[in-house]
Amino acid sequence: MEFLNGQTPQHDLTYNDVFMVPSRSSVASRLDVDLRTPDQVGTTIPIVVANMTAVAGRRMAETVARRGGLAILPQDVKVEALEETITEVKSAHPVYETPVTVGPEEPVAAVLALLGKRAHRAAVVVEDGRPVGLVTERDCLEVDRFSTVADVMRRDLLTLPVGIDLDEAFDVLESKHVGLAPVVDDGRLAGVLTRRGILRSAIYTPALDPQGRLMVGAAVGINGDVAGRAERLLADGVDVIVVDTAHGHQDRMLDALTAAVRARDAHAERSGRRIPVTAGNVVSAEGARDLAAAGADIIKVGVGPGAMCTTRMMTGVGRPQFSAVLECAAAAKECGAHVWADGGVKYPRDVALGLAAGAASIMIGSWFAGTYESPGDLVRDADGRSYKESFGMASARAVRARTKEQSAFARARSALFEEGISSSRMYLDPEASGVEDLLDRIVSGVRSSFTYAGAATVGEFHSRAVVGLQSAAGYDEGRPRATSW
Ligand SMILES: NC(=O)C1=CN([C@@H]2O[C@H](COP(=O)(O)OP(=O)(O)OC[C@H]3O[C@@H](n4cnc5c(N)ncnc54)[C@H](OP(=O)(O)O)[C@@H]3O)[C@@H](O)[C@H]2O)C=CC1
Ligand SMILES: Nc1nc2c(ncn2[C@@H]2O[C@H](COP(=O)(O)O)[C@@H](O)[C@H]2O)c(=O)[nH]1
Ligand SMILES: [K+]
Repeated sequence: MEFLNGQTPQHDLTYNDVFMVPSRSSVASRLDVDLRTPDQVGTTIPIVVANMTAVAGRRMAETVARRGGLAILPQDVKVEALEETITEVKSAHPVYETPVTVGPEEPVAAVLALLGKRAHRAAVVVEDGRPVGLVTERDCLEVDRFSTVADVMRRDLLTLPVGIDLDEAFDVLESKHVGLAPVVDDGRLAGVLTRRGILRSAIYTPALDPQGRLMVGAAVGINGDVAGRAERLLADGVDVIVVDTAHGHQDRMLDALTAAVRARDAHAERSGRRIPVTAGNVVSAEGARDLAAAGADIIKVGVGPGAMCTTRMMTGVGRPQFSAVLECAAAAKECGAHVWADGGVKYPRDVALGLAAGAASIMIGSWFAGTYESPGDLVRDADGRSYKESFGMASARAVRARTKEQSAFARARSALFEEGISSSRMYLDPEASGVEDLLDRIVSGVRSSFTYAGAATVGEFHSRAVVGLQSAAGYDEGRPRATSW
């Protein structure tokens, strides 16, 4: 990356402080852009879902991996629960979506609660593993709440055979005017295909492990038995280990990272596969170098930009994210390591700018909390708008959950150091309520950024991006106006 006209910034920069200018390009089409990440993880789009309890769970992990990204499961979850999630993600189909399933005798009220769990907003009615009907929200309206699924379900079910050619499946759905159909394998439910999902499968390449299963990562903290937890997660088949703490440039982190790297190396010797280790968070070149020297393949960068994060207000510590990523990415590169830009992403432009600053992938938390796939329940406010509740991983709420097994005194002491919001509402965008809708926007924006820069790959974008500095008025000029001035 270079600054426009050789400018040298006089202060640190946020994503809002910068813009990119187009350069002469020989990349003829946005579809010629390859968004595979250079960090050796194997992701085909540069998006990582942040390890936040309100964001990264099973549904988020499988949905994002199916489109080429990766979710990191949070460290606050019991290892047994994490293992269950990893198994579920690994057994999910790389192309067919996982359906919501209900039994015919279940009450309609129960179905309504489940429909918000998946963007396709339908439940397949299953009896002995075989699909026998379909229920959508419309079927559940204006029926008394004691009605059962069998009373309202549609029985004229269109099914598709497993292995059907996706173009053909699209044509079948189109000709029958249906958006979704269960896929059956010898009569048993194998997944669902939607018209949108089929189109997406033509554009995205799933992030798969060497056994062809969807990828998923998991985080470990810096306290407790780091090596033991890392070993279990590696044995379960995680594709990335993230050693994560607020202040990543501390001795305890370096010890934890060393333990995780040792566990990884032992696993590599046994399995023949070297799993990348990510560590953070830092915002200085020195921090990045120390983590790389301790064995991190990827450095997680960002202190304070997160939407749930109060660190800068509480401590005055942090660093505007664009400059933090720029400096850490340059230092990491010298050490043969990579960077993930973590936090503060609200628009596709921020993803593009994080990549321009040198990141291999961009980590997103809160923006994805407001989607069907995040773990929380869908709630409606007084105006009928749908939202999910989110909270920070250093909030009193998260600290209470994380320290559940400690003494009352230790818990009370930990609670003194709150650096995150305990409750926030992340509204679903009615035009983009599923995480895949957000991925579509991000990926189309970023593909376009690349062609403006004349870059066909992330590596080329790193070297070709030309970035200028702008005032608040410059940023404001770029915003669309839904109504007049
Ligand atoms: N990116 C960001 O800006 C931030 C992210 N977070 C996220 O919140 C989650 C919880 O992280 P964390 O609070 O580190 O909890 P952890 O459970 O990972 O523990 C942090 C450990 O580091 C010690 N420590 C020393 N200095 C600090 C410091 N300034 N801030 C925090 N801990 C410190 C703590 O000791 P002791 O408690 O005795 O001081 C404790 O042993 C993580 O997912 C993290 O990424 C949290 C804050 C900022
Ligand atoms: N200081 C805090 N930072 C937090 C907390 N919870 C999460 N985070 C960080 O934010 C990013 C995600 O950023 P977002 O803008 O996409 O939401 C996450 O990866 C953490 O690094 C918190 O409680 N305090
Ligand atoms: K913030």
